[in-house]
Amino acid sequence: MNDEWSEAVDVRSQAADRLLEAQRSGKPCAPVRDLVSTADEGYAVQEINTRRALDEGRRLVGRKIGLTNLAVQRQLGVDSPDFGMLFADMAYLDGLPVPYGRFLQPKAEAEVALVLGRDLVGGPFTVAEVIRAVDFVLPAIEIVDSRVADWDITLADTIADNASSGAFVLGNTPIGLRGVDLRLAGMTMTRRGQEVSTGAGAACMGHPLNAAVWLADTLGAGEYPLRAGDVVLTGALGPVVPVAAGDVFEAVIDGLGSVRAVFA
Ligand SMILES: C=C/C=C(\O)C(=O)O
Repeated sequence: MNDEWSEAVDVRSQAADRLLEAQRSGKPCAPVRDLVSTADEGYAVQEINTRRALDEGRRLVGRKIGLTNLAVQRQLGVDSPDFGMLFADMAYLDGLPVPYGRFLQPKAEAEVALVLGRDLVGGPFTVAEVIRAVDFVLPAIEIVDSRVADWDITLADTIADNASSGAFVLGNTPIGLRGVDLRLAGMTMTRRGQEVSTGAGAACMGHPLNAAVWLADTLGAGEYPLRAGDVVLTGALGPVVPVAAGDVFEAVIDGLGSVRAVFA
C-alpha cells in the first residue's frame, strides 16, 4: 500500500468510526464531509460499516433507495439518488410498536416496497427483467434517521451514513405487479389521524420501477447484488415528516393497501 492509499483508507475509517460511535452512543455527530466529499468516498465509508455489521452477525435483507423524489432532494439540498443497506433488525411489524429510543432524529416517509423472487446479478437490466424478478409489492413506511446532528447533510454525508436509514415497516398483504399502475398510485400518510404527506408513484423517478432498475444496475456487478428474497424500498413518494415519541403514522397507497408505524 502506498502512503496516499493508506491515508485515504485511514480517513474513511475515521468517518465510519464517527458515524458508528454516534449510533452507539445515541449522540449525533458532526458531518463527515471534512473527511469525505464525493459519492464514491461516501460509499467506501458505508461499506466499512456494512462489513462491521455483517461481521457482528447482522443479516442483510434488502436495500433502500433514497433521494428519488425531487421534493426530498430539494429538502435535503442534494441532486441524485443513493442507496443504503437494510438489515433484519431494522424490520418492524405493521401496527406493532417501533421503539422510538433506537433512533436519534427519526423521520417517516411512505414508499413502495418490492420483494424479489429472483437474483439480479450482472446487468445492466431492462425494466422487463426487473419486473420478472419482483415477486410481490407492499406498502411501506421507512423511518429515516441521521447520525449527523440536525440532519446537516451533503450527499457524501448521507451516503456514508447508510443513506440515512433507520428502520422500516412493511404492510402484510402482498400484491402482484400485474394490473397495478405504480406510477399513478396515490399515497396519503397521516400522523395521529392528520394528513401530513401526499404523493404518487410518479414522484419516485417517474415510476418506482425506474428506481429499482437504477439500483439493480448500480449493484449488479458489485459485491452486494440484489438477491431473491431481498426487500427494496424504492424511495419516498411524498415529503418526509419528523417523528415524535408516541406518534402513529398510517400510509395508504392506491392498489397496495395500508401500513402503520406505531412509535412506542
Ligand atoms: C434521507 C433519506 C431520504 C430517503 O430515504 C428518500 O428520499 O426516500
